Amino acid sequence: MNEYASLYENDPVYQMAVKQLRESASLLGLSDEIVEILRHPEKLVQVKITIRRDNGKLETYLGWRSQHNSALGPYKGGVRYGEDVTPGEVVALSMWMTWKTSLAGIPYGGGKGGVRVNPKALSQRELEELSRKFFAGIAKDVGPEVDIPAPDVYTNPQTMAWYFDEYSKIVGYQAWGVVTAKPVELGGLYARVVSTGYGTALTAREAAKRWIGGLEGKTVAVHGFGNVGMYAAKYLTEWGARVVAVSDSSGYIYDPNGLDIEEAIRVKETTGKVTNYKKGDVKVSGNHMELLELPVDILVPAATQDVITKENVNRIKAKVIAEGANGPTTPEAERVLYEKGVIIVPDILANSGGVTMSWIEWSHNRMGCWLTDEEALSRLDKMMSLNFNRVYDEWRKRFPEHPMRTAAYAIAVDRVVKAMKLRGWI
Ligand SMILES: NC(=O)C1=CN([C@@H]2O[C@H](COP(=O)(O)OP(=O)(O)OC[C@H]3O[C@@H](n4cnc5c(N)ncnc54)[C@H](OP(=O)(O)O)[C@@H]3O)[C@@H](O)[C@H]2O)C=CC1
Ligand SMILES: O=C(O)CCC(=O)C(=O)O
Repeated sequence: MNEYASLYENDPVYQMAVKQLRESASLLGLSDEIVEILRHPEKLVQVKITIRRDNGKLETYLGWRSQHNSALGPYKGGVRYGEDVTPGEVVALSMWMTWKTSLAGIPYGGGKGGVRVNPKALSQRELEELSRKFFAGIAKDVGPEVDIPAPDVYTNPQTMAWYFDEYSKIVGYQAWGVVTAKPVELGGLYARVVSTGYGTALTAREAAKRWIGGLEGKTVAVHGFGNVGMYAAKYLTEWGARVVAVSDSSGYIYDPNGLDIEEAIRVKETTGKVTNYKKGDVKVSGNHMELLELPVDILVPAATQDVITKENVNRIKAKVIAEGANGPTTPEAERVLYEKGVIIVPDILANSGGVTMSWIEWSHNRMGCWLTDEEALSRLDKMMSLNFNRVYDEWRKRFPEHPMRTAAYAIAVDRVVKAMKLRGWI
């Protein structure tokens, strides 16, 4: 195990995931032996991807698919592209997927993929070649009943269309269920596009009701303005909050009177940078990290992991944090925020709208289409509202001395361990 684990176990993001697991295991009374099993993925696949660049040169990239746990069903989770992606990060994200699908009560295990590449440096043709070759590389290890990838950072429905097509060619049939968040024309649901941000907004709304007297008129800052951040900002605005700041990798925009979110989306989609927004009394800064420290009621980290840390935690002013991103808050920072009375809706709950809608899409594909987008979103709304209440009540009843994440982990880890026992794995 040691030699294999050396690929990921020194990675700080992986170590953070293990720390969260250990903390919940000790409260649940799980033995070290079980933690040792749970902290490793069942399988980690590494693939070499060589593509021909538009300039005629060959270039090679590395990609990974981590299959963390399948006790509750086929592995499920996105694939991210990024120049800093590491196997440790991918394994950590796959472990978080195991807890997320378990908590959501959907019949999946946890998986995640990543390719170490700067997608912004590739042309569309190069991206297609990279995506098809990555998927061909992992094709033997995925499948509609085995492992079902989806988008994550810097991948999208077009990437899923390439994956779906490549896999269908390899297996010789139309494998609709091999990926989710496909374009609508290829069996996807529009509701999947908005679902993660919708779910994050929903949990922020529910937390605001219990913690700060509701959403109406409350100020919000959203870190990251991609798939998750954009729709979280849109729904929070529709539901009565005032989104005053949003960011992307180019920096952030801030208007204490409130941003025009439709205009911010238009600017991001047409120019690629939200910092090109010009309306009202807007302040523009090139440092997106400063957004986290603005005087707002609600903060939605929706970019990447490890952004709320012991370095900046004492400058965070929000009273409600809904984690749209995976792993944005380190355990040390979370403890400080808890002591200050901040409620953090943990990632495995706050951003579970995406994978829950993926399950709806996957079932929809297998049954030959049965839901409208409205029905799908209303189903998601019911599932997430119930889940939020269950975690919140469990937290207040059993773990008031700990952050809310503890209650989410208690439910999620317990269900996985029970399934492993029932299957006779442990
Ligand atoms: N998509 C989904 O369904 C789900 C996503 N998540 C999580 O949500 C987060 C965002 O994912 P998603 O919206 O899909 O990704 P996108 O690629 O759509 O958007 C990411 C956003 O974050 C910004 N960003 C990326 N990297 C950094 C960085 N290192 N520092 C600051 N900003 C950065 C991007 O800026 P720019 O646009 O300028 O590049 C962009 O605005 C991730 O943590 C992901 O794992 C969780 C559940 C489901
Ligand atoms: O919809 C999916 O399967 C992917 C979701 C995902 O990657 C995540 O929740 O982090």
